[in-house]
Amino acid sequence: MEQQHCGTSPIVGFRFSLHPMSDRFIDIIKGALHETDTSRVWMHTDDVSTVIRGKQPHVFNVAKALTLHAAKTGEHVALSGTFSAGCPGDTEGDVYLKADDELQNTDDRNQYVSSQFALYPMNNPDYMAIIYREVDRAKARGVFNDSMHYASGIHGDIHDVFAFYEKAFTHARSSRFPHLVMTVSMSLNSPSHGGQ
Ligand SMILES: Cc1ncc(C[n+]2csc(CCO)c2C)c(N)n1
Repeated sequence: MEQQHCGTSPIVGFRFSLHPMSDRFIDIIKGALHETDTSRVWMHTDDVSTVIRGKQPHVFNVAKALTLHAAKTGEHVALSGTFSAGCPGDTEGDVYLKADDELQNTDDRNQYVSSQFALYPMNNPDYMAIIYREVDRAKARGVFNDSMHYASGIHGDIHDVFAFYEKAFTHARSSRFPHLVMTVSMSLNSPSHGGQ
């Protein structure tokens, strides 16, 4: 029997929850999930969260589009989720790795996002250097907001924030250490944003 190894599949996954601060939360969650073109990712929703899996560019494109759909309602929305690569628990999404690279969601409207992220380069002895390198990258790209315990603050326009997250996710893993976990927590349209 073939042994299952971590780190053999190029599949990227994102498990996330949207939490609209609104009594219209059902429409906002379902609207975001249905209005976004998710044809290039494997997706499953349950009562707690949704998971999308596929090629990295599509996973980040769908994640951004869903967030933008929810935010364009004008309601205060929170999103929290975990990106993961390099440890497929199953192969159900592998068929989506054959999809072409053309991005399906192209809404380019501007939207301020305040967020926090944490990188966990699994099994990599140089994990602190990798984390500092990505925080420095955030500073260079102008999206760094704040240092804090257990996370770093990233803010700005949603397109710049997601572009940074995708770059960080690419750079923090390597062929030697392909298993990477990145948590993100985002706040949109909050009355307490100071940075916009
Ligand atoms: C992205 C995302 N997926 C699933 C849920 C869980 N959830 C909570 S309310 C609701 C709609 C009514 O069934 C759903 C699916 C979530 N919060 N965010």
